[in-house]
Amino acid sequence: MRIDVISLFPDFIAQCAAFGVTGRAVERGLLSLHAWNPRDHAEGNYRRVDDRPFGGGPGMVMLIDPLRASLAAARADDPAPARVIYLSPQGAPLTQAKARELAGQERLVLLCGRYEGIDERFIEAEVDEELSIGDYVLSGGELAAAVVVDAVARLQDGALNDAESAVQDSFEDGLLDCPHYTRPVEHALGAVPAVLMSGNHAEIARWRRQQSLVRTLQRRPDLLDEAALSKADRKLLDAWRTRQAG
Ligand SMILES: Cc1cccc(C(=O)NCC2(NC(=O)c3cccc4nocc34)CCCC2)c1
Repeated sequence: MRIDVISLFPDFIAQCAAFGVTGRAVERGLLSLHAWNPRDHAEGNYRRVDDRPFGGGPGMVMLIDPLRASLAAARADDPAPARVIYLSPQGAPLTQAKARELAGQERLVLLCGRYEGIDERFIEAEVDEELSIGDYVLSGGELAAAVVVDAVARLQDGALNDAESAVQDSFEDGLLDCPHYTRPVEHALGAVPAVLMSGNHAEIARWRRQQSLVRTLQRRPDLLDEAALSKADRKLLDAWRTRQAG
């Protein structure tokens, strides 16, 4: 998979992708990352990449032409078709389902805004979809691009070892993760739940699933509505509710 990132801070993304699972995916050739800086494609001796907004108001808007030239350079570098994604607060929420969809693409171009955003005409002409990582104010789209890179990198075949894929699997059915414990068994902060020390793997699996279900019910009931629960799952939730009511 190839990802081109168009950003005024290309090192930012390169650094984010240089560590851990993402860095290893690049090393293994599962993912290639290319950064394009609109400033390198800006005309004139001031190499402007932004300008004042028509209609007045504060802030600046990213100019069309440096963005257009950056996208053209990316396409000239590799003719493979690409999905052009603008990371934007106006975008559709990034979900695991969307990450899985993107991970299956041959190539993505991730466009990062700065200032107040980019000229709407570029979005209408060149952007296939807008994606948001959440409803809060950021200084730029680069952190959002780094989130997309991480989420799709770990979904590439061969990117994860068994331990790492455990985390991936835990969310695959759309539930929150169960609590985790490690040494020591006894600690000033408390003991490890006895079931985890029992060696009864069926019971441990039940307990972990029940914990995921209950935590999802308590903290993110919206996820629970979306999750495909089995009959066994509903029994685990009912058993917990009964114990709570008792
Ligand atoms: C709720 C809200 C309303 C209005 C503006 C902003 C805001 O933060 N505007 C600033 C910019 N924000 C983002 O790029 C950005 C922000 C958040 C999530 C994102 N997911 O992808 C890109 C994202 C847009 C141009 C430069 C940075 C946020």
